[in-house]
Amino acid sequence: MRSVEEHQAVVDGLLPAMPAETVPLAEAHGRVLARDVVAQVPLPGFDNSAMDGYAGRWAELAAADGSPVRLPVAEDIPAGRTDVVPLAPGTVHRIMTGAPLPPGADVVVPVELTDAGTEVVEIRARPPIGSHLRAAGEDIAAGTMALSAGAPLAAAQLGLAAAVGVTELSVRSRPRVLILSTGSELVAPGRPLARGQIYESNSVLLAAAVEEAGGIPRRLHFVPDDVDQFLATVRAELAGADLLVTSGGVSAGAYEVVKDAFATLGTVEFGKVAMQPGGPQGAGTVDGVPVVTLPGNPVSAFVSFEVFVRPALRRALGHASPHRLRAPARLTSSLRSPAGRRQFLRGRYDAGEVSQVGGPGSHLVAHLARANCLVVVPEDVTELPAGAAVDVVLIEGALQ
Ligand SMILES: Nc1nc2c(c(=O)[nH]1)N[C@H]1C(S)=C(S)[C@@H](COP(=O)(O)OP(=O)(O)OC[C@H]3O[C@@H](n4cnc5c(N)ncnc54)[C@H](O)[C@@H]3O)O[C@H]1N2
Ligand code: MOO
Repeated sequence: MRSVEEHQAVVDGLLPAMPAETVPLAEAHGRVLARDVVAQVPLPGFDNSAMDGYAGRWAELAAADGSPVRLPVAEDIPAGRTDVVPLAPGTVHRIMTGAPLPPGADVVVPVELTDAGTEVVEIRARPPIGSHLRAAGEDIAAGTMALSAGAPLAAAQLGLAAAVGVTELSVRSRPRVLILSTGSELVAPGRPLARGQIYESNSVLLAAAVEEAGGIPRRLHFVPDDVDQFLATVRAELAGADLLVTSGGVSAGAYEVVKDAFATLGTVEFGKVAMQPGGPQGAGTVDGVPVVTLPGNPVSAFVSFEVFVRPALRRALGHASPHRLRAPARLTSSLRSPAGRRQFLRGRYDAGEVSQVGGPGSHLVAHLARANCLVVVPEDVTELPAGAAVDVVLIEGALQ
């Protein structure tokens, strides 16, 4: 039996790094940066005011006895003013948030501490020297790294790229992932069910998981447990794909369509991985296209995708951190786990505590939908009391 790490390495090895492409900034959301972005301008770009108020010389803004001072307002500097007028001694400039600080000023007095005068202003209180100033380059200096290759591009990263004047970004191409569910019991949602039939759900689950991992999913119409039909679908659709993910048909039954079909096509190898759920797994290539075969139970398909496919896709996308965030947590109740298997139980994590959501059954998709983490129980642990420390894998958040 393979370990989790061994099968992860096999799946990782199937997926080469995706090539880079250049896209306009607005289309880079959710992508992974392929090349470092160096700031061409500093941020802030110039010394400026953090408040609406008056720029002045600190030493001139208080009388010896602490009473208010009155000073002429020599200039009005709204944000966007581009000429440079130094602050003459004995005067202040009215200044708005984000407007350039006049040379000579060393403090901004917020308008609330004045009488808001436009010709002459009364300064009623003096903040400490240097208050309400934003220094050029204090956020990032020109010529330094703004974003490094491997960064996922979410709102903040795109905002920074725009702030340093970038119009397009080099990102990794998104892998095209085919998804093929198998099972003669499957019926498309929206149609009536006969006894013994179920709605096909894995392809929707896996397509969403592919998208969240950064790939472009394409759901193929599911096929029954019929080797010829399965092979015809695979042969017709495989060209141009970066990965094929199948669900179902890989355990020990009499009609294991995926196992039987790939015995005649490609190099897909099947075996058991020391984990639960997700024991039966397969991986290999067909016509040079990587293939990963996931077990059909919905929770098994989800967990297998999380453990094997997601990190491989993210590594191929050049992600600096291909794995989910993990957190240490205390169990709110005791649990049991099979010996020799790493168990990934569904849980809800909050503030350092985790509660199990449903039992270990890999058909419990409603419980899966309420979970926000997987509770990882190591292979050599069979029992844990309430309060025991465990590791949880946080499964919420597409780009984390
Ligand atoms: N004798 C043994 N039986 C089983 C073993 C074993 O080792 N020996 N392993 C069990 C484990 S663990 C799993 S997981 C499943 C994996 O089986 P398959 O990958 O062959 O999947 P199926 O038999 O096709 O389906 C399992 C289960 O999931 C439902 N399913 C399948 N596809 C979908 C879909 N697209 N949407 C929704 N639900 C789906 C299916 O109806 C079954 O209930 O095998 C165990 N058995
Ligand atoms: O290992 Mo199966 O994947 O439990 O349900």
